[in-house]
Amino acid sequence: MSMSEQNTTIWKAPVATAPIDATVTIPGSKSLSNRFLILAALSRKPVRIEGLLRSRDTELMMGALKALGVAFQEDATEPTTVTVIPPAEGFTGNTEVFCGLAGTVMRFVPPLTLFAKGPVRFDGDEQAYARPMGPVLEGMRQLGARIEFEGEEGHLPFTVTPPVQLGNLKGKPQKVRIDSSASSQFISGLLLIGSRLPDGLILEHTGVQLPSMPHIRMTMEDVDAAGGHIEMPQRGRWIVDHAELQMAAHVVVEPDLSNAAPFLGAALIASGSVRIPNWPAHTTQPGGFLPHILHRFGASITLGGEPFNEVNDCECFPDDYNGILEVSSDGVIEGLGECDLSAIGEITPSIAAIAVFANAPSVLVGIGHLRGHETNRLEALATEINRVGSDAQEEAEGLSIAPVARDLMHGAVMETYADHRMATFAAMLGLAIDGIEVTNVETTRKTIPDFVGMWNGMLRGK
Ligand SMILES: O=C(O)C1=C[C@@H](OP(=O)(O)O)[C@@H](O)[C@H](O)C1
Ligand SMILES: C=C(OP(=O)(O)O)C(=O)O
Repeated sequence: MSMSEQNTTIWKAPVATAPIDATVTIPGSKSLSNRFLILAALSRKPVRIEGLLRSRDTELMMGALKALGVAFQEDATEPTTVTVIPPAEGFTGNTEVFCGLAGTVMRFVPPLTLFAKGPVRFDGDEQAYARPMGPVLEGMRQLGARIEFEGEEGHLPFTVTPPVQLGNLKGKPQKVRIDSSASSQFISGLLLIGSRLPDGLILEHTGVQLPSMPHIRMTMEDVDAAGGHIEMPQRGRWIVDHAELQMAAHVVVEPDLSNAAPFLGAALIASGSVRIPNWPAHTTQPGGFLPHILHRFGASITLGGEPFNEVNDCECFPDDYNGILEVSSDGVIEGLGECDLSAIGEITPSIAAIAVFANAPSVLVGIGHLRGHETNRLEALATEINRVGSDAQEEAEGLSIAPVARDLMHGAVMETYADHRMATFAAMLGLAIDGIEVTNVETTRKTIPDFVGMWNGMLRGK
């Protein structure tokens, strides 16, 4: 039984009865927040993070780091401003970490325990036991750690015993080879700690596919900004120099652009305009590709009042530019045809929701690894799309969606599988299909503190 089946709450998704005209402020990025928390924990001096996401995944990260001896000071009036105080004496051992269902916690925190003073046990939601963990733990094993699994090999729960001696005493970087086809987070987790290894790290990916490259580039950029140096001389090979990391004393988190996707998609499904403030013209977030995808669907896009430049990826804006992104649509949605989403897999549920209302087929490819996300997202999306009378088929490496007239689709109680993005996906369908009810909409708290409030606010035209 999935967690969402145990939870019987039902939310009636509101139908959009008029074109939308709304400005929506999006909370901080999950991926940047959790990287900043890790890199601050690896620094020597305190780091003040502004715009930190406060949601289940970041609370789990803060809980995990607390267990390892990191302290946090929350601003008295602004909970999204938090000062991280790294442990003066290194990471604590003989402790436990709870990962919930957060990929960034279960893949980024275990590598920190290479430097812990004793064994650390990791556990999570029962649903998290299905998520792949093997390659990052294999990387740690190659660095000298011992891993004991309580259940299935390569899965939570497990205990890490750190190596007695880190480094190979020959003054050469440690070499690690893993297959990261199932998740980019295995690579990111090891890149985040590579600088602290006595001689640095050479990391090689042995598989054929490598999903979510923007997230790996995000890791490289964030480590570099903290005083480290990572090079990728070729795709699938990274050289991390040894360095003492220190983040800037004060950093600001960008809004979560992937979480902007359901709101921007609403402008297409219901017609109208949605504006997102503080949209960075240059970003390592995969959501940076959203304007291009929404343009392909037929939307008009402006950034800071200027037509969004499709060709040169916004080179017309200075590096630190952020302004209002506006997405407008007359409600006519083009099919995407074949569209490779391997780089931006986490946005697939929102893209699929828009594709349901398109006038031609969309074939979303390069996303086989979504079977190891919060739930098997390819199966879940196909099931839920077909449940409302539309037409989707799960493919070996993706999902195809064929057009069905809006009046042939019908209301239903939609399952969300304890997956925040399946809940926002169901809300998107509910804008244009009468009678959609969503189970366990609270699961959106994984990365959005108040999704229902924001959704209703958007429909009120705030
Ligand atoms: O590094 C990150 O912050 C993430 C990487 C991606 O993981 P996968 O490569 O497993 O898809 C993404 O889907 C996830 O939401 C966040
Ligand atoms: C895949 C996702 O999350 P996680 O960080 O738990 O892997 C996601 O948010 O879409």
